[in-house]
Amino acid sequence: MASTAPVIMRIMASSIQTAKLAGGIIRDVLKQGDLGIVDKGKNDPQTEADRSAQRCIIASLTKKFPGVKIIGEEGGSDLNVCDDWLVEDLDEEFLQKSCPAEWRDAKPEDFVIWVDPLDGTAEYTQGYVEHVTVLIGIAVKDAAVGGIIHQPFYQQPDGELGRTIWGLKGLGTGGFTHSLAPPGEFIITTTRSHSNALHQQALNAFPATKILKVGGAGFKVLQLLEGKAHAYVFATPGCKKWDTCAPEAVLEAQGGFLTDINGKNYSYNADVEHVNRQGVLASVGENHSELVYKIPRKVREAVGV
Ligand SMILES: Nc1ncnc2c1ncn2[C@@H]1O[C@H](COP(=O)(O)O)[C@@H](O)[C@H]1OP(=O)(O)O
Ligand SMILES: [Mg+2]
Ligand SMILES: [Mg+2]
Ligand SMILES: [Mg+2]
Repeated sequence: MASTAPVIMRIMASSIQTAKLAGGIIRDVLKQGDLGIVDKGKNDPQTEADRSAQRCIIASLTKKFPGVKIIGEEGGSDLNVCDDWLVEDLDEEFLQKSCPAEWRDAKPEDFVIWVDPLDGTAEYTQGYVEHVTVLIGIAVKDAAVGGIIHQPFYQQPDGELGRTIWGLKGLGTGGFTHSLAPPGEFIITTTRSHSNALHQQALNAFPATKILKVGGAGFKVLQLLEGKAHAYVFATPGCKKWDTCAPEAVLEAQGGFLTDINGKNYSYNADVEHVNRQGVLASVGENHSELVYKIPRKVREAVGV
């Protein structure tokens, strides 16, 4: 099965296992205590967990899929890793599923894998570990098609740490229970560490009954999927393609939308600009275009249409 399944199914099944191992590395770095924080820019920390998790993910996926382009947040990594960090196995349960017809013939050169080894780094360094996710996004040509969102610090009912959510357009999602957000309310989830005046202007334009401020693009999209919020608003540049590729694919596989603040999906081919200049707007589905028109024109003009 493993060797005959379509490439996209093998990439997804391998990414599920790889994200779990990366999650273990992230927990280990925290346990050992020295985070090795480096500032990449304003409000843009990197830790030993970001660096090590990226090495594990990119080394494992490069070895398994040598013809596939992989782009990671932390730049060029040393792929010479110990055997313990090389993930060989595929998630067998996922591999049993049938591949949607539209992706069956996609070839290695059609893919770009966008890796955010640790989303929510600021929150990780501040102890908000439940906001942290590992994101592996799978694009085919321009589109975000598949995604893995792994939560290293999610506590399972049996006490075990870690949960892995996946989504593939045309197939569906797994690893969590989908819920609808409460009707009659309008709950927005948004940044807690990258706000500015422009973003605040957009937030003020929504009739929100509650605003949740949490870290990470992955965690905010999980809040939409689990019915904790109706919309995710981030009306300024700051997020990059590795922040949104996996969340977009998972959310859209569940019937939602993740676009820029003009309602347009980003492109995820290997040549795109990494920054998502036009911000992020995500919702569970029914009224996405109405949300787009709530954002003031001057905010839209400031980020560029
Ligand atoms: N100004 C910024 N500089 C660097 N990364 C940003 C910025 N804004 C957002 N991000 C990335 O997008 C994620 C979601 O943003 P926020 O938590 O503010 O809503 C952040 O966790 C961070 O990813 P990462 O933690 O992987 O560096
Ligand atoms: Mg970062
Ligand atoms: Mg990120
Ligand atoms: Mg990151």
